[in-house]
Amino acid sequence: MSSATTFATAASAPRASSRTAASSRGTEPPSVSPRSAAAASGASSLRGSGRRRHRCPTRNNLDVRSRRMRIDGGGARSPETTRRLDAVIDPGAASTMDDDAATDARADSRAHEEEKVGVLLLNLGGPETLDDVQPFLYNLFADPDIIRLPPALRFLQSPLATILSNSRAPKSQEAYASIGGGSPLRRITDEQAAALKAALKSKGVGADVYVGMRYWKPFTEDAVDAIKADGVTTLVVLPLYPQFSISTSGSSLRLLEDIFSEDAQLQRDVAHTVIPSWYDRPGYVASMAKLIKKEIERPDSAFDSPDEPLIFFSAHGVPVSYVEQAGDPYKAEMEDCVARIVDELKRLGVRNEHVLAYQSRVGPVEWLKPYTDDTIRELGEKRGCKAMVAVPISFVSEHIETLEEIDMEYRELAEESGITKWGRVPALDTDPTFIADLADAVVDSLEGMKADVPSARAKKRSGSGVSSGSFDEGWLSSGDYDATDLPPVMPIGAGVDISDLGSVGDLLGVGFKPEPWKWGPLEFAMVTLSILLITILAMDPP
Ligand SMILES: C=CC1=C(C)c2cc3[nH]c(cc4nc(cc5[nH]c(cc1n2)c(C)c5CCC(=O)O)C(CCC(=O)O)=C4C)c(C)c3C=C
Ligand SMILES: [Fe+2]
Repeated sequence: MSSATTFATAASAPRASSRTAASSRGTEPPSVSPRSAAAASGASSLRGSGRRRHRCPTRNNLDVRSRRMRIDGGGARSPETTRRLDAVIDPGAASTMDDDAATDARADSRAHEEEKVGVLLLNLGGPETLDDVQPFLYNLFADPDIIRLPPALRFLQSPLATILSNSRAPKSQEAYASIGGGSPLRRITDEQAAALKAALKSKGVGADVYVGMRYWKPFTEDAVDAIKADGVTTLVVLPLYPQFSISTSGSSLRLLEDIFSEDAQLQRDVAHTVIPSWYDRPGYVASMAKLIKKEIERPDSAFDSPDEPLIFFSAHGVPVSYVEQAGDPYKAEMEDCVARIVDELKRLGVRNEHVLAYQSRVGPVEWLKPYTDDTIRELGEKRGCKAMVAVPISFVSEHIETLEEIDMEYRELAEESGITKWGRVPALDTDPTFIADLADAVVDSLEGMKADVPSARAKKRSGSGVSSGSFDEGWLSSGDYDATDLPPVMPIGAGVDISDLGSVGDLLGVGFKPEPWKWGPLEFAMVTLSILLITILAMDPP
């Protein structure tokens, strides 16, 4: 799947200011404009294309601020040093950056340097201590891709985030306390980064691997600063979510797009490509199937025989409106992903029954169904299921929702429902087959950039299913593409260039589509809150 164009090593001019993160910590209320279908068409044309530079869309500054409003909970190290040290996996590379003179000298000589490859792993981030929990939750709820307010109420994003984070913090802290007082996500993601770096090296690709988290340290902005400071010329952006959702990869890519759109140096010096989702990679599918088989065949498992347990795929949910109104491909990708793993299991001789359900819902709106808790109850109480192996499917690392929600809450619920034989497949973490596959994905992507693929295989969702088709850039960039009809499922290796996107939401053909007003509990709360705020603001000081 490629056709040729040239791959010029990114030329480097002397670097401009390499620090942008501090300026991103605004506190302005968010305001996010709807994107046009025409912009969406331009964005979609990126699928399958390789590097596109110097073509950055004009951005709405308020959009940018709203997505980059966050708090970092303080910390002992200076922000500059923290950003560098937090984001760079290669400790050697990090320490050399602390000398500004050396950094500038390196920048000056960079024009003559070879290509320098970087891989940016995007993830959600998690609180490392119990004190981090509330500010982490604030950052999460302040994200318009997580709490999607109607346009008229977007000015309430920040106050609402404050209210929601404060009210959820105690429950959340309790959960984090039960798994040792913090999220292991950063440690595991750093380990994955180090393993990926080594795997790439063994494939002949020298690359630094950076970690950029959306809601906690090391923040995405910090990783980008380190990427600039290191003089990376070619960047592969790899969200650590196998399936695409507006709320996860979409949010991180949107933020990254904003960072690029504000930064001429990045646009000029860093050629980049995105791997939006990769659930259908044979290596990932095979490593998931292998882990499941291993768990049910474990000699000390709770099961009488490997073919006894029901295989219970539990994915993180998203609100139904993401899929049905905004066109999030998450559900379709999840279903396709499970089907592929089940096929692979059959190939390995595993024919157990399976089910897919969605966990971790938050708030009063309807989320993807069936819900994990309801399904466990139904299976145990009404269907006589006695043995179950839980498979966390939307995560590649252990974290709060595997260690607390699945291992504690759902296990207990299963027992109460009569499912007495329980097992849980571990998250992939640094599984060698998985890491090797990620490395292959990066290599494929770099090759795609070299080839500067003008058209590529793409999968287009039609109705409820996912079908394959092909397209060419001309058609997609023609401007008459209907944003409502194409939330594309992205094949890996089809590079997507952030700088070409009207928005990453436009990459999906989704994101900020105007939505019909619906009166629900959230809207009611928002309007009440607005009236309250307006009343308070209108009151004369005593
Ligand atoms: C595919 C993965 C994820 C999707 C989709 C997702 C959507 C989503 N999440 C929330 C709310 C919360 N998520 C929280 C933690 C959390 N979420 C994911 C992954 C997905 N989220 C991960 C990996 C983590 C854990 C990080 C860690 O600390 O280990 C939390 C905080 C924990 C808690 O209080 O329960 C919240 C809240 C929404 C609203 C949403 C979609 C709109
Ligand atoms: Fe979540």
